[in-house]
Order: sequence, then structure tokens, then C-alpha cells
Amino acid sequence: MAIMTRTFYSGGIFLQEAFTLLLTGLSGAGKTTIAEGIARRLRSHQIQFELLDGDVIRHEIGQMFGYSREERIKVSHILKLLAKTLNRNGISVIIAALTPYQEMRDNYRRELNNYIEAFIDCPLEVCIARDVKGLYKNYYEGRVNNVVGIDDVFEIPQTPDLVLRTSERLLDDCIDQVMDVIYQNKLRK
Ligand SMILES: Nc1ncnc2c1ncn2[C@@H]1O[C@H](COP(=O)(O)OS(=O)(=O)O)[C@@H](OP(=O)(O)O)[C@H]1O
Ligand SMILES: Nc1ncnc2c1ncn2[C@@H]1O[C@H](COP(=O)(O)OP(=O)(O)O)[C@@H](O)[C@H]1O
Repeated sequence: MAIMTRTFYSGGIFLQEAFTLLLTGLSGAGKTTIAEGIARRLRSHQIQFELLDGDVIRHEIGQMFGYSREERIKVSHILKLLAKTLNRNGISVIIAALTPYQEMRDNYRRELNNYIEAFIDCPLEVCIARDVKGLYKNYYEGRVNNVVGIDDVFEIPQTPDLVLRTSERLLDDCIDQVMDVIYQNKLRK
């Protein structure tokens, strides 16, 4: 029996299967900004997708989890379940979340079909200077701890599909790089 797959045709490119794109990196590295840029591109190609931002999902489930290693891993399991469920229904997913530990990313790669991992690589000093959400200020003023890159580890991704150096490249270049991987490597069959 033939297996049915959804086929999207957009701008001369066939997308046959849903994918999950993980954007992993420090706070302030550029995950959300790049995710929103990719979202705009996917929308313009009428590709069905959902953007799962770690911070937003944490709020939506009522701040059930904090920032210990164990709790971060639990959140990653929730994100994986959401991605798997959406993918199964033909909807691609962008996950924008720190995802600091290799075991989280290994788990995504093992369990998600068409998984693409983008390491949003930006030096800690630049992230601190950007301090988009005031997280680093809160750390230095003693209000929070377990900040990844400072008193919690960011394990460098061992097998990313692409590395985006946001302190060296313009936003549009970063988005182009991701779109190339989505189209050429993963989904064009
Ligand atoms: N230690 C600590 N205390 C308080 N708040 C923190 C802490 N670490 C992270 N944050 C904030 O939470 C956002 C990261 O959530 P994530 O789900 O992406 O992180 S993780 O993947 O579970 O590690 C993160 O959002 P981004 O800055 O967009 O990455 C921060 O705003
Ligand atoms: N090449 C780039 N890609 C993404 N963001 C960039 C880039 N260059 C500068 N920025 C800036 O860096 C900041 C990244 O913030 P944000 O996307 O919220 O990070 P994160 O979601 O990783 O915490 C934004 O203010 C954005 O305008």
C-alpha cells in the first residue's frame, strides 16, 4: 500500500514532509529573531508550520518548570511531544529554545523525522551586551541563577546541520542559510 505524504509546491520546490527546525543557543544569541524571519518566509510560501518558543511555552503551561538541568530536560520533552504531534499531522515546527545540553539535542535527533539543528553561535560578551530580556542584568544583580553560559553550562552542539554566527553575519544572511538547508538537504526529494 502506498504511503500518503503531503506535498507542498512552492516557488519551484516540492516539500514532501514536515520538518522540525531547532534553533539552539545562548539567551540573546538571536533564536527568536531568526525564528520570526524564517516564519515570515514559510508563510510567504504557504507552508504550514508552528513556532514553539521555549519561553512562550513555559508561560503557556503556567510556569510549571524552572531552570535546573532536570526541569530544562522536562521542558524539552514537552517541546518534542508537541513537534512530533504537529509533524505527524503535516505541520512543520520551529523550536526556538536554549536547549543547552547535548542529550536534549540527541533526543530530538533520535525521535524527530526531518530534524534540522541550527546552532545560533554568538559570544557570551555579545549576548550580555545585547541582554534583550535583562536576564544577564538580573544575574549580576543577584536576582536569578542557573544562567546558561555563566553558572550553567552550554554544551557546544556536536552535530549541528548549520552554524549561524550572528555577531558576524547579517540577519538576512542567517535566514537565507537556514532556508537553503530546509529546501535543499531535507525536503527536496
Ligand atoms: N536561569 C534563568 N532564570 C530565569 N529565566 C531564565 C533563566 N534562563 C533562561 N531564562 C529565560 O527563559 C528563556 C529560556 O527558556 P528555554 O525554554 O528556551 O530554555 S531551556 O531550553 O529550557 O534551557 C530565556 O529566553 P531567551 O532569552 O529568549 O533564550 C530567558 O528569558
Ligand atoms: N544576525 C543576527 N541574527 C539574529 N539576531 C541578531 C543578528 N544581529 C543582531 N541581532 C540582534 O540580537 C538580538 C537577539 O535577540 P533574540 O532574538 O531575542 O535572542 P534569543 O531569542 O536567542 O534570546 C536582537 O536584538 C537582534 O536584533
